[in-house]
Amino acid sequence: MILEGHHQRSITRTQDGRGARILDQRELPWKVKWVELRSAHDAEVAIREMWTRGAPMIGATAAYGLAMALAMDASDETLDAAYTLLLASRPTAVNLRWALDRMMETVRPLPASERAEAAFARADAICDEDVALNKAIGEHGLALLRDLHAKHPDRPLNILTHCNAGWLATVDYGTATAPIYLAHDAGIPVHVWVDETRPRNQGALLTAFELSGHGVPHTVIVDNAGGHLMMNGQVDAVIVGTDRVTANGDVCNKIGTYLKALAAFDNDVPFYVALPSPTFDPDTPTGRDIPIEERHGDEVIHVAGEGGTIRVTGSSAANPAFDVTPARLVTAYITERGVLDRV
Ligand SMILES: CSC[C@H]1O[C@H](OP(=O)(O)O)[C@H](O)[C@@H]1O
Repeated sequence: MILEGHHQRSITRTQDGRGARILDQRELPWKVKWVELRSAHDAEVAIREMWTRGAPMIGATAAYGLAMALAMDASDETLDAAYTLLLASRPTAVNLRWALDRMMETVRPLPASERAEAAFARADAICDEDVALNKAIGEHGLALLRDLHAKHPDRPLNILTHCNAGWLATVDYGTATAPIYLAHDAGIPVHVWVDETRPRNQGALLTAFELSGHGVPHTVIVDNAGGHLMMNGQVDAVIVGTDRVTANGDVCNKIGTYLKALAAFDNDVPFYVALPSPTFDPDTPTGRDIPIEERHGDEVIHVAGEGGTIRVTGSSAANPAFDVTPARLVTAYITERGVLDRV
């Protein structure tokens, strides 16, 4: 059950403490379906098939997946096999490796008898940290939105966002949506243009669901409408999430983000990227070095709707799931440390 009007934790331990409970986001907004993961294999499938998605959520799910593997068998062989399996589930969000590496730091030095409990505790801590980081992003972003609204106090602040970087993509609050939730709760009138975000429609299906639940005014638009709205002065700022920011500040995010950044740059609309520090990858020099996930073309030629999917063409399709926005197009990064010109 979703607590109407509230963001909430999108991953928790199961009641017996030996599994993880997530929402099957493929069913949203039509059905609120919580599912229990019981193994590293379950977690890998849930990540790869996007039952759950979003960079921090991918990391959190993998962390519990490693703990579940150790609950069954805490040997080095199982530990290494689970790490390899989970790391290969999706290539682009750096949070996956970040979370798995921190799990390994915790459990590798321990005797087998202590590993499972320590692993679940570290996975819990990764989730708690994500919530705190995102709330801090929200607070810094709130100050930014308050300043932006002061420029047009006579009307709502119009924010455009792409994909879903909300509480469904994180453990809670979201990254790009955290400032929006806090601004709304603080009484600042905001309106959100929600890119539907083809082909998986994370915006139309998930961000719209979140904003509706929180009572935030919003309008779903086709991905190609953003530039038109910006050119007509209908967008005060763009805020997006990210799956990886490289050492030079390049931003990898859902496919289509780069085009939004180009339109924002051309229309002098500030373009903000919200990220917690685990999404920053100093070991990858530039955006050209990021592995871009190529998902199956069937996701493009089928459209998911209430009651199933329909096929829109018999032709084959290409389906790069992410693109890279050069740092030069980013106005600022909204982080838990503040709004920064560079991360
Ligand atoms: C806060 S991370 C959200 C980020 O993840 C999404 O990708 P996907 O839905 O494929 O996991 C998208 O890039 C969002 O901006």
